[in-house]
Amino acid sequence: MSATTGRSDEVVAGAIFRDGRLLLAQRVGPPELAGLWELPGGKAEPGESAEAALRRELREELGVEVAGAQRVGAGVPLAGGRVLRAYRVELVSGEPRPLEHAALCWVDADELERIDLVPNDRVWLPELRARLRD
Ligand SMILES: Nc1nc2c([nH]c(=O)n2[C@H]2C[C@H](O)[C@@H](COP(=O)(O)OP(=O)(O)OP(=O)(O)O)O2)c(=O)[nH]1
Repeated sequence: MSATTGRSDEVVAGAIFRDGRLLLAQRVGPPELAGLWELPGGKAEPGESAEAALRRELREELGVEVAGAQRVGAGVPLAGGRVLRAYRVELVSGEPRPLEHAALCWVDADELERIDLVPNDRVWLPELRARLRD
């Protein structure tokens, strides 16, 4: 993607909070990430906003409708030139189901500390923890 379209080279990851818990999803692959937990999401398409990418990815992966996109923490450069960014999103409708993940879970602040996160996602721990302890 060219520099003029900027933020389309993005992997968006959605943080959904409910009742003092954060939704995590367990990856099925690639082998080095299989079994680890992440914020559900995926690659934005060229020209797609982060909010639209989150709506599309979370519909595909969880079968839910979400709205909003409020940045959480720092961006993480990925191999291949993309940047991984986390966004808080609001659950509008539907109950999340693991349509493309091995499993889903809702964690509180203590469980978030102990769960095996995808290594890149650890950078967001302080902000995620703070939100869970609000
Ligand atoms: N979705 C997601 N991807 C993450 C997180 N942390 C992290 O390092 N990644 C990496 C793993 C992958 O290299 C990349 C996104 O991959 P993905 O498999 O979710 O993307 P996608 O849904 O668009 O999948 P595909 O079409 O390429 O199969 O970002 C995270 O919290 N959520």
